[in-house]
Amino acid sequence: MRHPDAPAPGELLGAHYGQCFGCGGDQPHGLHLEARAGEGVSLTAEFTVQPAHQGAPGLAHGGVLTSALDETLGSLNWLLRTIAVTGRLETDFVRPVPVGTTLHLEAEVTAVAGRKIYSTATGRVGGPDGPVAVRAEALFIEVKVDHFVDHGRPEEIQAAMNDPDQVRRARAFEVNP
Ligand SMILES: CCCCCCCCCC(=O)SCCNC(=O)CCNC(=O)[C@H](O)C(C)(C)COP(=O)(O)OP(=O)(O)OC[C@H]1O[C@@H](n2cnc3c(N)ncnc32)[C@H](O)[C@@H]1OP(=O)(O)O
Repeated sequence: MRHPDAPAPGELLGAHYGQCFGCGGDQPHGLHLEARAGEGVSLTAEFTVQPAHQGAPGLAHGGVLTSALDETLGSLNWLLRTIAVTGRLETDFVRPVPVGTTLHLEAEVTAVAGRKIYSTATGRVGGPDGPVAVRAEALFIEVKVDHFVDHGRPEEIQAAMNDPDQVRRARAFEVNP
């Protein structure tokens, strides 16, 4: 399943798109999640909860935690070199996550069946071996790049396609450059 050109274990994946809420460096209130390739089709990621991510006072919003899981799981597609979007994502919230906490995430693909990619992720607090705070099961569905071109707002699609950097242009849509 792991693509031969997938980044080596330990390598940072980097942002796939600067404006991505999950990983982009150009989103001031984004998660700035950093993912690192693991063995097989797995990876680890870190995200530190900022004041802009609160739901209840001093605690991370559940939807933001789900976003961190979604981004981590979505990053697995880069190891498969498959373009896919989230079809289904089920989250268990096991412990509250205070602002300032670094969430240590890990994710892996568990099965691929046709266009369907099944994956699972956990987020731990207090360190990579700390207690589980959130976990998720996901189903991603493989799509053609037309999915983004047909449905994305034209100004962002045009800007991403006109990016002079070929690798950035390809990664915005997670296409193999
Ligand atoms: C650029 C790269 C992105 C980087 C990653 C960033 C991380 C963040 C990832 C995201 O958040 S992506 C954004 C959130 N997701 C979306 O906006 C997707 C919106 N949904 C769709 O566009 C369509 O519903 C979708 C492409 C997912 C499926 O439509 P299709 O018409 O292509 O699929 P189809 O109905 O043919 O179903 C294909 C198979 O998947 C199954 N399936 C589809 N959606 C499902 C679902 N929700 N639950 C369970 N199964 C589902 C479906 O039953 C079927 O199974 P079988 O092959 O066994 O028949």
